[in-house]
Amino acid sequence: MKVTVVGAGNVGATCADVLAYREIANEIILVDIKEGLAEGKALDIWQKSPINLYDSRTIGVTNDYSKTANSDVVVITSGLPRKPGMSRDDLIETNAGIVKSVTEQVIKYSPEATIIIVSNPLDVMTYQAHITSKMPRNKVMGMAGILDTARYRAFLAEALNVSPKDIQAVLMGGHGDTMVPLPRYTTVGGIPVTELIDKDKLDAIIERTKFGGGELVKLMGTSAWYAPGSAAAQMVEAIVRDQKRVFPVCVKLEGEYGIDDCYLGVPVILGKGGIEKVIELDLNAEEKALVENSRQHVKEVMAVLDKLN
Ligand SMILES: NC(=O)c1ccc[n+]([C@@H]2O[C@H](COP(=O)([O-])OP(=O)(O)OC[C@H]3O[C@@H](n4cnc5c(N)ncnc54)[C@H](O)[C@@H]3O)[C@@H](O)[C@H]2O)c1
Ligand SMILES: O=C(O)C[C@H](O)C(=O)O
Repeated sequence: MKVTVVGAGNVGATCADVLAYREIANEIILVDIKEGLAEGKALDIWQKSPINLYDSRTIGVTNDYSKTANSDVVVITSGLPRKPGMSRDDLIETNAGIVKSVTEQVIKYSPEATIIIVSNPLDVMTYQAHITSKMPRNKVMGMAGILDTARYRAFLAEALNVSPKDIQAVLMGGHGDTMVPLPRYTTVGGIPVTELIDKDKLDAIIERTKFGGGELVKLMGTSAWYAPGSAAAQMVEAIVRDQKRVFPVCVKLEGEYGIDDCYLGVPVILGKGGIEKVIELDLNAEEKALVENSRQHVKEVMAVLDKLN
């Protein structure tokens, strides 16, 4: 399996590292526009192989997409991260141009690849890649839901003093302040979370999750990379190993949840065919209203993108 990661910055390099040490792909091509950066990080990842015991090769290139030819999966992380005081939406103008030009190059050399977008604003950058690539919706998707759900699960594990492995959860909506964690679909070792935690504490965890990205930006002056890079690698793994994993993933909705023509995070089955199925939950009125609020926000940012194209 051959996987390309575009953007050798914090998220892209972390994703390439996880793909290599977990041997998710045997050939990983890391691409960046900055001379030498991808080559250096790829060499460093390769030099770790005798220590961490893996065979996967990571090769870095500066903007040479011919080396990415016939990739099975391409992860696009290229673009600016936000700084304190910014929203993800503030990145739209610069990152739309980057995602558009990168997608054109990717598709030219790997017309059959499945594309995973990471660049922000996530839902709208997925839209950008979809319209640029003209690929079917099952092959162009965005990574955010695994990350947001992981934050929610980690906060719950800490509050309940249980293993994060035992917390299962679903989160829907856009990757922003309007995201929708779903307590009704959250369990701890099979037990509904609402039986184990007070409502006030759960509400506080939901609020912290919604602003989880911003919390890290405030601490570090730039955005997160370990969990995001690992989350993107987990999506790659589900596809290349045809695992049929159930994850929240950003996809173009075409009537599901009564929503048309909007890119939102929803639970899907991820396998060799990319998004093999969108799972429709039977949401209650309160949950539907929260998802609708998120849809409206993403639609507004999609309209900004339409003007840029
Ligand atoms: N979806 C998510 O959940 C999620 C999580 C974390 C970060 N992000 C987003 O991912 C993006 C990358 O974040 P980061 O922390 O890795 O940033 P970074 O600045 O560390 O890395 C970005 C890299 O992209 C490269 N780049 C810029 N233009 C390029 C082009 N045209 N072609 C190839 N490479 C190009 C830069 O040289 C840089 O190395 C940001 O937009 C950030 O907001 C999204
Ligand atoms: O918060 C950001 O800007 C980056 C990313 O979307 C995140 O949630 O970590």
